[in-house]
Amino acid sequence: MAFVTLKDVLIKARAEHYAVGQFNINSVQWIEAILKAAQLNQSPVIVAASDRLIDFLGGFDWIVLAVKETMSRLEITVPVVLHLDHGQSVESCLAAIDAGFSSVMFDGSHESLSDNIRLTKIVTDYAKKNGVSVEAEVGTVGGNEDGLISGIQYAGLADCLRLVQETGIDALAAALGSVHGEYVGKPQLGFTEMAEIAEECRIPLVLHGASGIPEADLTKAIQLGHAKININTEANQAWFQSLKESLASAPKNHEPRLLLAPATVAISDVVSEKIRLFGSAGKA
Ligand SMILES: O=C(CO)COP(=O)(O)O
Ligand SMILES: O=CCC(=O)O
Ligand SMILES: [Zn+2]
Repeated sequence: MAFVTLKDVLIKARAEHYAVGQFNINSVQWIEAILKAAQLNQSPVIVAASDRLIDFLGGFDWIVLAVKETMSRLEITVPVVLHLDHGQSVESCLAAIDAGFSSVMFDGSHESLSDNIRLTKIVTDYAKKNGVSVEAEVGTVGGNEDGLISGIQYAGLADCLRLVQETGIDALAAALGSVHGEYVGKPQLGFTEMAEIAEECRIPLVLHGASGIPEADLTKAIQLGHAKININTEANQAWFQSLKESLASAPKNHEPRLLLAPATVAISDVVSEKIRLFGSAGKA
């Protein structure tokens, strides 16, 4: 089955007030875990590869092949978007499109607004010719480095409007206080700005750094126009916990499959839980 685009799944999600989960892959294990959970819950799903991990994951062509092959082997029938997460350059986005990704994010959040717009537009022009969707970011999602949260920059409405109107993107990541990785303290999401940006920009919003955000805040973000929610850290934590338990319970076992198979189930369980929380179960 072919991949679908963000547009194919997010317009309906936004209209019906649910969100489609983006789940990042960190090895081939994640592909199977995510697809199984989506199929089990009859949910559309966004399988994402972060640009910074492309080489580690085996390269663009290999990722496309691996996801397609896994979909076919597991007889996956739900809609699947294959998305480049945090594309760091125009070149990476074009390479992902050429390899067969159905969606890309150009992350120009560290550029000036005018450069962000200019570079995003190069990506959207190329993507549109190839039937691929594009996400872009305004403001900066924070990061947790050695227990210190830094780098949060809230998106402003005027900048969001310009990026949307001047580039024709399909989804907007407006950074509003979320953080990649673990939170220190309670997340401070800017709900007032969120409501305004969603209303004025009229395209589906994307919430990055959703691991660790309380359920009530996620539900509110969905009600206010978030149709795509990104999860990575919580799935990795579940994988890590399972691996530690496997190592502790059989310290002499050195067979990777025996150590890692339970971790695949742990990832799947997190994905299922998020799918149900986001309201996309049964929406395939
Ligand atoms: O935003 C993300 C991927 O782009 C995921 O963020 P978390 O790792 O905080 O879940
Ligand atoms: O978590 C998402 C982003 C990344 O892994 O680079
Ligand atoms: Zn992100």
